[in-house]
Amino acid sequence: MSIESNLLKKERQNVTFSVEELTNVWDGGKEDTEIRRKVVKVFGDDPVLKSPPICTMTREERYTEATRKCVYIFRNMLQKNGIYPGSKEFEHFWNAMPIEYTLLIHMGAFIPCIMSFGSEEQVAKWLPLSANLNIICTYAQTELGHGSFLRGLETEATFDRETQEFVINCPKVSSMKWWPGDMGLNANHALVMANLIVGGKKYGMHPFMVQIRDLSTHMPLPGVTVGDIGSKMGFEAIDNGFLYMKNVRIPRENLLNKNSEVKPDGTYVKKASDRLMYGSMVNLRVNLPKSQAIDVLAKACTIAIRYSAVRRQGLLNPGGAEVAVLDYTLQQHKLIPQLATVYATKFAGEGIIKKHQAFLQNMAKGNISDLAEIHALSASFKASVSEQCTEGVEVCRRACGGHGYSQASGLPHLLSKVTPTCTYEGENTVLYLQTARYLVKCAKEKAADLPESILFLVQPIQNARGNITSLDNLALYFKNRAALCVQAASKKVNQMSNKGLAMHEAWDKSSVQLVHATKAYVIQYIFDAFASFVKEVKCSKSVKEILEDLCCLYGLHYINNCSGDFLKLGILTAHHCNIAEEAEIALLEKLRPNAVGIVDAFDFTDSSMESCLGAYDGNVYERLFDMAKLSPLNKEPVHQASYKYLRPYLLEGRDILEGAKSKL
Ligand SMILES: CCCCCCCCCCCCCCCC(=O)SCCNC(=O)CCNC(=O)[C@H](O)C(C)(C)COP(=O)(O)OP(=O)(O)OC[C@H]1O[C@@H](n2cnc3c(N)ncnc32)[C@H](O)[C@@H]1OP(=O)(O)O
Ligand SMILES: Cc1cc2nc3c(=O)[nH]c(=O)nc-3n(C[C@H](O)[C@H](O)[C@H](O)COP(=O)(O)OP(=O)(O)OC[C@H]3O[C@@H](n4cnc5c(N)ncnc54)[C@H](O)[C@@H]3O)c2cc1C
Repeated sequence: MSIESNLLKKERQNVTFSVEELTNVWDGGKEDTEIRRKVVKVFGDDPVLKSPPICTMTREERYTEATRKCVYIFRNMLQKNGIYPGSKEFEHFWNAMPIEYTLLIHMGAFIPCIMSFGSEEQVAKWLPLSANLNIICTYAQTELGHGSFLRGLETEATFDRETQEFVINCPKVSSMKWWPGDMGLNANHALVMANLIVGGKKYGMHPFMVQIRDLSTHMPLPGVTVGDIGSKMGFEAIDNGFLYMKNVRIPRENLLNKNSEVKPDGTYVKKASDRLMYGSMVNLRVNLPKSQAIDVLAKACTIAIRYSAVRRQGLLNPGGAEVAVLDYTLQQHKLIPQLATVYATKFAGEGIIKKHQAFLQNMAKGNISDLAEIHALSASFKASVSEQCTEGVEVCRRACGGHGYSQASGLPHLLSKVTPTCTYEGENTVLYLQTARYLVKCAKEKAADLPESILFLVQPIQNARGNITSLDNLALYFKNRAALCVQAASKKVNQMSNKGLAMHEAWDKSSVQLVHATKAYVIQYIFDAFASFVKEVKCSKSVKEILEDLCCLYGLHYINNCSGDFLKLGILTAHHCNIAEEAEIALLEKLRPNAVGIVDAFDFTDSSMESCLGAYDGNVYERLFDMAKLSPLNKEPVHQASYKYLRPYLLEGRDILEGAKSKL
């Protein structure tokens, strides 16, 4: 056993709680852990899912491998193993997916969309075809020229009454669809968001099913120009695409018509609120943070903490032995708060998923009264979590020094996976501003008209009592801060407007404060949800203590990072801030011996991380060397390029050196 493996073994011997029990809490119960492990095992044992490490493959190989595996998973493997949508097994299936996958938009965005936009007959037609991969469909909303401002989308669907068809056109280069996943190479259909035009009148954005490739040859259909947009910062296996449509005709029935319809005579019938057109985005904003951001940060923490426990560099005591870098207070200050973020966002996110499910049940009965609240909550939650996790993964990557820059660490891949979560499904600033709109409105309402989650905005500010670092008091500081920030931002909008600025100008001039206030609102939500979870969870004292410490650390770390805000608003004094700073450092020291145990409790398999630094056995140096040997550049002892271009000068060098030798 290597020295490094031994070090991790010792770390595990010192853990003061049951790792298995924390895993159960993380998964949502013992039974869930068993189900997840079963699913992970099925995937892990399947030889069809084996492929070379992604850092040794070209983009084309990565796309090909990911598509091969995903077709197998979705077409054969899930059915063979009884993993169906809606089952517990399916909930854990993201955890078991290969490190790179395609068909994500088809399965994760298109299928939920067809269910929310399609009539019963349309769902009956398109759902089985897509579930069986008989068609592959992308979600084509964003255009080259517009992504955020959806009223600016330019693609048109004009009703031709004579032929009972819609004619789809992208009038300009800027109107072509750009970015949708699975669109460049795999999709033969696209759910196109286009402006509906009937009899010359524009009705705004509507969803249309458009066939883009021939079903037998897979060639683009007439009028369709489609392809891959090229290499990106990450997601290299996915064929994000462009789609340029000129006079593409589709039958009238291909307008997804659960919410609105065009009758054969051209009559436009609106059946539900326009807002439901945005429902698919709410659905993804609620559901994607866990698999695309929180789990990604959890993996980065696993890698960085295991590595920091075996990486020895420098001395803490003069003349003593070299220490693991995790023993430095500053390394703990970088990494342990990231663990707290993982826990806080995961448990707060579960609350939002439940709220959303309740909303969907009400919606099925025709009640959409909670739409504004769930939109505001999901938009700011997605924005905040994606931001926190992206920052966290980068902190973990840098905390691994030089090796964190190597693809072999697995960290660059995680960073490139998490960073676009700040952009897709709504650019974060745009989402914060959506929530700000809701908060400013709520701040003017009477308490009786507000949902519980937002009541604190209009209630009197309460004073903290007793231990200033108790979870109750921390929750209170966050609430007070959010309420005061929203009031300040609303006041600024009013002041600007009273000065004679038009509302949109007043809004823009106040947008820095508005986004700040929204961030304060969502952090109070996350902290409150995590603190409530910690209070209520049934578990042993030792596991509870870990969770309480993580919760307290999450709050303190945040407060210490923006203490100016708490001081400015009069919520904390300088004395309180000093106590908070010392309390955070004390918590880091307390959590340090359990850090490896806490990341072990995430229970990630080595293959799900593909990291030489984060493997369970801690054998980092052998793994790094083995991975380097697999580099395609090392295939031959002499690389053609270096030989070809350097050879003349090397030969000159040889002659000079040999001449010098003969003169000696
Ligand atoms: C199933 C399991 C999955 C598991 C996990 C899968 C993983 C799967 C990984 C995915 C991997 C990559 C997936 C990328 C996929 C894309 O990126 S698809 C493209 C996504 N694009 C976007 O999100 C566009 C973002 N832009 C927006 O949302 C814009 O802010 C808006 C809302 C459209 C424009 O704002 P605006 O001009 O103010 O809007 P307007 O049309 O005037 O409407 C405003 C009113 O509607 C309301 N409203 C706006 N949006 C909404 C909404 N969403 N809901 C309700 N009301 C709304 C406003 O609150 C406002 O209400 P009032 O204040 O008037 O009462
Ligand atoms: C990996 C990836 C996958 C994607 N997958 C899909 C997909 O499957 N389907 C799909 O349709 N799209 C997809 N997209 C597109 C994505 O949804 C858009 O990129 C996103 O909505 C942001 O829009 P944008 O690119 O137009 O940014 P822009 O809106 O142009 O943003 C540029 C800057 O302008 C700022 N800005 C914009 N509006 C405002 C405002 N009102 N106030 C203040 N600042 C503002 C933004 O904050 C940002 O800083 C994907 C994108 C990525 C990166």
